[in-house]
Amino acid sequence: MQKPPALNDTREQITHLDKELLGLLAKRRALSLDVARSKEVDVRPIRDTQREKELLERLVHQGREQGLDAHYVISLYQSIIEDSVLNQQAYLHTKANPETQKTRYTVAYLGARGSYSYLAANRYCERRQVEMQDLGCPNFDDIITAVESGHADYGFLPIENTSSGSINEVYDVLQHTSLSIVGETTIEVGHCMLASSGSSVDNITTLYAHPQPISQCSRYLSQYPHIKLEYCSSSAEAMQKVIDSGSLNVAAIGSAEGGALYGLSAIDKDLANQKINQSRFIVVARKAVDVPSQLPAKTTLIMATGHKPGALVEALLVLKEHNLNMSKLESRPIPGTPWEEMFYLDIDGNLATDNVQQAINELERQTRFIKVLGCYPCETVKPTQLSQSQLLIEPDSSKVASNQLGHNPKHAKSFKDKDTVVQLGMMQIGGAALNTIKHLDYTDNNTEVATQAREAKEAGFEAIVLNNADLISNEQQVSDCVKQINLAGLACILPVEHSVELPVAAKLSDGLLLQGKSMFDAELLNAAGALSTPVLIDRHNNASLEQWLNSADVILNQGNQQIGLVDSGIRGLNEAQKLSLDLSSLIEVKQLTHLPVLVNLTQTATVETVEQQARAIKQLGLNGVMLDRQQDQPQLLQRVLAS
Ligand SMILES: C=C(O[C@@H]1C=C(C(=O)O)C=C[C@H]1O)C(=O)O
Repeated sequence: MQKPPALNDTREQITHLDKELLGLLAKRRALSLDVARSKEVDVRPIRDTQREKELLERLVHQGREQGLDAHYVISLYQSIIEDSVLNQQAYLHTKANPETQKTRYTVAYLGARGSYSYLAANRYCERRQVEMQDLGCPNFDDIITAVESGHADYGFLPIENTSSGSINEVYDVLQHTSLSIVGETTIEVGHCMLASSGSSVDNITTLYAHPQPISQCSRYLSQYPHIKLEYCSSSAEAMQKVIDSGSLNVAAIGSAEGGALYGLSAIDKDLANQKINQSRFIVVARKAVDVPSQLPAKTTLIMATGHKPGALVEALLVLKEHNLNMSKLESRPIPGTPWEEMFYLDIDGNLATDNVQQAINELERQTRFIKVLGCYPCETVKPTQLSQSQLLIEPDSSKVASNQLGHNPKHAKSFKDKDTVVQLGMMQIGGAALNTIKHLDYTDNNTEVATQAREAKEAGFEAIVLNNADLISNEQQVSDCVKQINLAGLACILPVEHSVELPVAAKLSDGLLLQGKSMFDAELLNAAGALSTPVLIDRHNNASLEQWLNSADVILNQGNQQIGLVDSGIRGLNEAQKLSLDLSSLIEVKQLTHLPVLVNLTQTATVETVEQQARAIKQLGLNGVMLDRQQDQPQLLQRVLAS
């Protein structure tokens, strides 16, 4: 194998490339803001899912050409587009509310630096390119007070989590506040076990954490019943307690990012019960905001319905009548009035629109209490997906063709010191000698097969390709036929066109011949790659040299290294034969690959030209020929082999 380049050099190149990638992403972000400016003028919606679909479709196609799979390209671009949409929204929202255009926001949040609320607030300010002055608070009431009194511009309150559901305490403080909801933001909550460096999970006897992370990681924690749980008012307090203890036996639950602020290491990660663990925060301020019509808006309201049966249903029917979708409904007890409930509703809609206004007017008539808590831009960017047919922009061959030449492919001459020799039963393909294989049609007459096989052996052939055998419904008879061929001293090759035939063919024969379109069938190639039976890949008469070699790579990449290439000719202009010998490709392929190359002359040669074609193949240093019954004239092989 070739010596790889020095690790440091390669890493330096990757570092350089990553810097360039970041530069390009920053440029893309800036362009997306220009798009937002145009949309501001034309009053067009920020989100354009049709454009996103077209863009993804094109990128999947272009990615494939460069060997990048569709999954990778799509997930990468879904994050890029989410960032682009949220930046455009933040830009237009700030423009529509000039009082929010500041260089610094004072933000009240739960806990101290490093808590999840701190990370959410930080993300919100970064997106608006505003400096954050942080004001950590010990509880939700203090956050509300800090904003109401003007000590803070904004308050951040966690409202729900994908693992543990709604955060009731926050709903309760919202009942009595004069503040408005002006925004929302969602962050990924990656719970880690954080401890001083040098510690490990086995050492931990005490764990500090906020009740929310403890409930979100219950399954993980049940593995360690001996660990004593100490409840804290925030994740930041939990981290501080670990620092104060100076002990290697205590840990906190928090984010790796937050832990780093305290110099703590993540000694275990991904502790949450749910793989996707996200928290949504609402942002509260003294003054309500306007949401430009181009942005998706949410309106949150609270209401108490009357006591009569069906009161809530009637209220919800009002939303239905105005074609409004309710994305969330929560109920909380009303303090001092047992058994009465306050309902919290999130409606997909802008408070400035007629249908939301009319719905609220009607609800005012029906309910005992109703208050709009705020209207704000919805920050959930549902990723645009491509349909199955959009993903398959090209025939299956694209999957194979995507494995471009030039990425140190396994078929390449430079990949191995020596040429591959395929051991196909008793025959070795790929040595100095010209291998000779004969095509035979399957028959269930064993005596006939035995005779033909003996004759072929005497004429100098080493293997037989047994054509037209029905492997699926005639397995036993095909097996008997193969035995006759082997008994005559010949290897037996079975052609395969479909995945279902593969296991039987592999069991019965010495080697497989993938024919027709099967070289484009990624599923079949991958399955053949998992076998240890030798595989010969027949070049489709429309396939390029690159596609043929890429098919070989798909098999090689799965583990099966016993691969040979068979060329049966390509569609040409010569009408006398069905196919033409592609001599230039044959010369090239021998230079490119260490794999043995055989030529099937059954469709490229007539009885008159077969001897010359066979000689040319020998001259080119190719490894073998396949002939059919007509071409198998007495002494032909001997003449070719002796030449
Ligand atoms: C940038 C645009 O706005 C949004 C973001 C897109 C992107 O980042 O590629 C594409 C379509 C829109 O949803 C645009 O409309 O072109």
